[in-house]
Amino acid sequence: KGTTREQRALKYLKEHARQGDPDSVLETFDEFCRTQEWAMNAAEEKGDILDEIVRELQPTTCLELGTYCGYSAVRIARNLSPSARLITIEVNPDYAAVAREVVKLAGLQDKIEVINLDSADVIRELKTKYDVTKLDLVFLDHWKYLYIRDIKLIEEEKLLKKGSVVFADNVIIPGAPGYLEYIRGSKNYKSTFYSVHFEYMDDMKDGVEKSVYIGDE
Ligand SMILES: O=c1[nH]cnc2c(O)cc(-c3ccc(F)cc3)c(Cl)c12
Ligand SMILES: [Mg+2]
Repeated sequence: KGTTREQRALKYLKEHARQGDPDSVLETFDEFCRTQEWAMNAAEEKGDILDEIVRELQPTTCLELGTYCGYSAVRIARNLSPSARLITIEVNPDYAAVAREVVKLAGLQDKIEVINLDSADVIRELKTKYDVTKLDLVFLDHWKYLYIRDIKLIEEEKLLKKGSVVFADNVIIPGAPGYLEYIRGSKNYKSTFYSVHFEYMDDMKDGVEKSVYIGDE
């Protein structure tokens, strides 16, 4: 076919979504994944929980690890206050390129910064190079073996404050070995598990974990 699934999804969005309308972009992406080709977006059920977290927390500075095509970046940013922003990190250059187009299509390029680098390298430079003081919301949605590495790095960099929320996708499928016991065993977090359907699969169960930072600043 010459094109990738992600490029076909972008083409569909450009042809069917309303430019500058994040809701339309998300609805159209969900429609594409249900009618044309499955893709690993956070999707409706996980997205609803993410919406709830953002609306309640009203975060100023958000970090997403694992942009993919930008579905959850758009989902987060559409609910952010005018001065709030989202930094989203995607190590795969093809995914990052598609995500930048999806963000533009949604009209959210002023709120979302897509960085095509390794998450650990960016986390180490958030304070010095990306002008970040503290992170109000972290969304872990990249690769299961990196959740624990990166949350420890975020703690080391003292990027969390009391009330910061760490939200993790896929804690059941594909699972995040080590992460759940780490975060649930830590006195610095209060964690809640949500049993949800795996994206676009009404007969498969996944899980997401919401952890509120209560530790030392
Ligand atoms: O790698 C992932 N990063 C972030 N989110 C992901 C997700 O939501 C789902 C999956 C996945 C699981 C099972 C399967 F059969 C195909 C894909 C992956 Cl592999 C990721
Ligand atoms: Mg995921």
